[in-house]
Amino acid sequence: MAHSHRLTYRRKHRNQAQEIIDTISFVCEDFVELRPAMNNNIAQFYKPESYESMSTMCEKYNRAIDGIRQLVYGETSFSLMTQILKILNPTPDDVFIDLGSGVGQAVLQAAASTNCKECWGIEKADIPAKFAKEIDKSFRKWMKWFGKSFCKYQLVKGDFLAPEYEGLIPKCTLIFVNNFAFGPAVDHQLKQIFANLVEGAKIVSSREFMPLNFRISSRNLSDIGSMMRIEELASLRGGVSWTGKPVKYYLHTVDSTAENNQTENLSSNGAKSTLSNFIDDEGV
Ligand SMILES: CC(=O)NCCCCNc1ncnc2c1ncn2[C@@H]1O[C@H](CN(CCCNC(=O)Nc2ccc(C(C)(C)C)cc2)C(C)C)[C@@H](O)[C@H]1O
Repeated sequence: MAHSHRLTYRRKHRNQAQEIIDTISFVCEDFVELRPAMNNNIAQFYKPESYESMSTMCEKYNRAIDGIRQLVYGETSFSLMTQILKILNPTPDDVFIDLGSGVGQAVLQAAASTNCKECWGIEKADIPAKFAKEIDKSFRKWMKWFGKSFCKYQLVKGDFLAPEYEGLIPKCTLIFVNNFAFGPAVDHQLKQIFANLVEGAKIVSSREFMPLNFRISSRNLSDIGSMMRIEELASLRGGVSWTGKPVKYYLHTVDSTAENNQTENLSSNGAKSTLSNFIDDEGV
């Protein structure tokens, strides 16, 4: 009895050890830079039945992975996105979109770590859009391999300012846009698109779409500042740019009551508040 028990025990562990070796072999297929660290052909060096041999192999693999991760400055975006998604806590009513999604890493992170109804990424440049197709396939393969579920998502090639996305962006309720380097022209065009967002929709950006101290005046009623609240997200721990400088992010929430509050001030104090607004706006 003991003998057969030992056999099944060894066979069970052998299978698990073999699965670890298979997984590392698959990763080495995708990441050639890992192979030298794993003595190029992993299977011949390690004995699945020996705990020491397997733990040495796992330590060597983990060290090699850490080495590669340090090279990727996108790590900051990953930890930042993790924290921001935790704050926003998406629900199955939310539709996530990354405007200018590159190879799609932020979309995949949202798809893998939230329960949004669906996640979108729009990328206009050929090369990242082409990589996005490969990464999309690889993501689906790995998620299947580890039996992980993820949101319905789509990485599309196109210009998010183009008319064909006029029906898509207004349906989104969690809009991520790393617009730091967009400039006023693109930001202005995005504000026109954001004017059609639904109540409660959120925009998270690396540059604000309205001043932090926005106050409605008779001259800026049509500005999206009149339909949104803005908060500066505390520059989050770990959220540093590759220069190491803490960086700031902005959470805009579509909130029609924001307009009423401001308008009430205008109407309740009558001319005085209009005049004081006028003075504030003119910055005199
Ligand atoms: C009129 C005019 O000037 N037109 C030209 C400008 C066209 C604008 N339309 C665009 N459409 C589609 N894709 C375009 C267009 N503009 C440029 N991109 C692409 O954005 C990609 C770069 N992306 C990042 C890709 C990875 N995704 C992220 O890093 N997402 C992300 C989002 C938010 C955050 C926080 C929460 C921190 C705010 C963090 C990360 C940003 C910087 C814009 C590049 O691959 C560009 O090709």
